[in-house]
Amino acid sequence: MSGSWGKKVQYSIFGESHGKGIGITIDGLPPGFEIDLAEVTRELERRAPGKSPLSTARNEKDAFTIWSGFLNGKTTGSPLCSSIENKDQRSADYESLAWKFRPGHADYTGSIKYKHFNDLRGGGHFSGRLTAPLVFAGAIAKQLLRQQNIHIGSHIQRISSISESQFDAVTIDQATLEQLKAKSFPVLDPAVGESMQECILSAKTAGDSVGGIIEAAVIHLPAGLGDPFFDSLESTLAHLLFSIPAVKGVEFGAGFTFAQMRGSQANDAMYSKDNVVVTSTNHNGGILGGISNGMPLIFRVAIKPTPSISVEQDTVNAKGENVSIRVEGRHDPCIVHRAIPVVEAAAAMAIWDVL
Ligand SMILES: Cc1cc2nc3c(=O)[nH]c(=O)nc-3n(C[C@H](O)[C@H](O)[C@H](O)COP(=O)(O)O)c2cc1C
Ligand SMILES: C=C(O[C@@H]1CC(C(=O)O)=C[C@@H](OP(=O)(O)O)[C@H]1O)C(=O)O
Repeated sequence: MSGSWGKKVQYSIFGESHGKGIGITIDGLPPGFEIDLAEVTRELERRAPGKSPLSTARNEKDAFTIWSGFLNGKTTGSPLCSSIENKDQRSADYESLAWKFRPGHADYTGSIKYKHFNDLRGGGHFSGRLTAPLVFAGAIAKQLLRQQNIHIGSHIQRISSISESQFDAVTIDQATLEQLKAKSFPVLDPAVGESMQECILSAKTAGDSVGGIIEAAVIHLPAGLGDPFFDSLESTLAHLLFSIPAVKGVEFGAGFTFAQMRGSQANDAMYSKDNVVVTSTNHNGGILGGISNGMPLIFRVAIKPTPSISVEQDTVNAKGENVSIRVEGRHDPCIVHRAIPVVEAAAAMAIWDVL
């Protein structure tokens, strides 16, 4: 198992979806940093389940307790440990699956790896629920980054086959990112957002699920961040982004569309503006040679359709028998809108570590 990550800051995550609770220990925070706890709560509320028909009905408030490393409103510099109690587990949903491995979930691979000792209830340690502690840590990282005028924001760029415009990779600004943060379904175009929500509800009615793409931007990142060869800025970000359950693709800048461009289209022409080197386009998403170039950092994350669906599918049970499965219970018909604060948190944690 690898429950810890980070070089200059060490993050260590723990818990299971149907156990007593989940949490994270952060080692390496600067002493004397005043954490805005109300803002941490708001970030956790952006991710929390049970708030809308677009999401799982499991009703968790995700209230956190800080056990260490925090005194009189400020970090002490020693490891900061925080936990969130699980309050609304319904483990009977999983017993009724009679230990059939859910296609698309980690039941089979987890059982192989952990010799059938892993907690399968609610996906155990593989559950999307473990992203609540990530959001906690990310909320602190975001506050630390803001001190350096670095801001992170994101929008739902695609749900299934419905998509909206990508960010303008050169002009994306703080006001746009702040407006998105205030929305419960963060899109640039509200009309497209309506269609996306209808698409999610229609999949839910069919007992099915849909996936999509989150596009994120990090602005005012100074040029020169990233440690090639192996700790290129892309590698560090991708490491944390791929740790998020259901993330199956990450691309930076033009990403996979680079394949259809010529060099003359792909290169970002450079010029000097007020003695700062900038580019007139930003196909490279603010990173060259694994190092930030001072332009907005732009990346996209593909999120697969939720695996637990009530459409009948073939699978295998723990005895190795061929069986069919329909997964009932309380599941997200789509993970994308719930993962928005998670993707932002992962990016903030990664960038804070690099800084
Ligand atoms: C915020 C969030 C919520 C999720 N909700 C569900 C869910 O309700 N049901 C489900 O089967 N999977 C859900 N997932 C996805 C599974 O946890 C994930 O697909 C599974 O652990 C297998 O990992 P993989 O998809 O990365 O291979 C969620 C993931 C996230 C990030
Ligand atoms: C609880 C959360 O999401 C859960 C993520 C999840 C999964 O398999 O990833 C499966 C469901 O768990 P349960 O069957 O216990 O309701 C979701 O509700 C959360 O995000 O906080």
